[in-house]
Amino acid sequence: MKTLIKDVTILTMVPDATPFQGDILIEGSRIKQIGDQIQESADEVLYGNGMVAMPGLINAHQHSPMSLLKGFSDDLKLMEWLEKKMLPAEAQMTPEDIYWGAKLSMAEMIKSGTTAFADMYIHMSEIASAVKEVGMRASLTRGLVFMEDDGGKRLAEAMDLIEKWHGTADGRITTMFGPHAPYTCPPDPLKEVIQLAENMAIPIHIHLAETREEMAKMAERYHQTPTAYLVNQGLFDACHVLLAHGVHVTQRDMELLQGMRGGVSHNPVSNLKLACGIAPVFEMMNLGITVGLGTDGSGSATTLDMFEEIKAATWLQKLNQNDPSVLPADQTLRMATLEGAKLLRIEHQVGTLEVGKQADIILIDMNKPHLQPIHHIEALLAYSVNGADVHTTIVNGKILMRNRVLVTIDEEELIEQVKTRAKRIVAGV
Ligand SMILES: CSC[C@H]1O[C@@H](n2cnc3c(O)ncnc32)[C@H](O)[C@@H]1O
Ligand SMILES: [Zn+2]
Repeated sequence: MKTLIKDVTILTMVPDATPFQGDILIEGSRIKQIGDQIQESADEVLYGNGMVAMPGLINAHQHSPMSLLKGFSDDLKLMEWLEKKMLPAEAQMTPEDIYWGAKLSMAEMIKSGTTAFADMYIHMSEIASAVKEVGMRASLTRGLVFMEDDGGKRLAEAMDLIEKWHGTADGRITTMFGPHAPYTCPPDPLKEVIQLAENMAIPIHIHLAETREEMAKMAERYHQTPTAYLVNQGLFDACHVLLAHGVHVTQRDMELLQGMRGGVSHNPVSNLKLACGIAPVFEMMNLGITVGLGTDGSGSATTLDMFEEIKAATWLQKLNQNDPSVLPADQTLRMATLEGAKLLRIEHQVGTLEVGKQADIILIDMNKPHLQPIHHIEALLAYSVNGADVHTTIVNGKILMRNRVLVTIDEEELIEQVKTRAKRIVAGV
């Protein structure tokens, strides 16, 4: 199968490259050629006039089925929200609910330009089946909370996910181990997971230092910051680690993280809405720590539109540093693409538009009043575009949305399913 995108403004996101007008030829799952006036017959030609082609966005931290809980419980502190609302609601979810909730998130992600995501939840084989069917790219993690007594069963489920799904769906699905957070993972089970991850060369995805309450809890329990606690368990010794949040990291913590494999998913909208604080993104980047962007679950963020995260990330750092030159448009767009790909350990496959890479491409329609005139494309993409401006979404060479119509998801059926399921779930809380 060959797809030719003709006469489009191409933003490769390769560092230091500038946008240019040209064509992109996709053959099978990969980018075959990028250039001017490509003369090759194709099965489908997409006319990119007035559009920008850029790498699909990468959501580096998500809990996809939580879209079923979007708008159910807002304006609470994290622990109250989690313990009194989310956990009881999650206890009502069936595996089928998880499947439909994940699909609901995927519909929203595809429609707002996200092509890959990192997900941590329960009943992960349901999510894997949905990802395989829908055609997105995902890094899937069975979340592990060890404060209760069936941690062994959960770890067995994590192993099962990795053994059955890692590298499947034409390489679109990868997996990670998911100890949930420092405050839900005591030293012994955490060390066991780290050992497994190291032996199997599988990365680890974990929440870190999200709230002041977490800092206080870890100080009381272990007399350490959450970051120092993870360092002392050996987390960073041999593993690629995806850290979600990293809001409350001290200067010393950041120095401990320097040189780590992996990096931090910054989730600014969720942090803002739950009043968690402002992550020291600028400082972490200055120390060479990779920082990507995520939404967190839409149970907290209430949106999966990565263009909102891009705006929130740049504005927060400008304000925090009292300097509008901090996190300029191109750097923030890179966080949502190439840096995110590094966090998911898929930067050799996606994150930039380059010949030989997998074709995860979005087309953004700039023929709109709020996107004209075009002085600097990157500035419009970072500060003016929103998810609804995405016209076409391609993953692994396959079109998942064409002219805003989903190709692999029946939107009507999806909405019917999630309405009744969401109502039943929250009725039990
Ligand atoms: C055991 S699966 C993952 C688990 O994480 C919960 N969760 C969702 N958002 C957050 C957050 O911001 N911090 C910590 N934990 C979160 C989710 O409800 C699942 O139970
Ligand atoms: Zn989270």
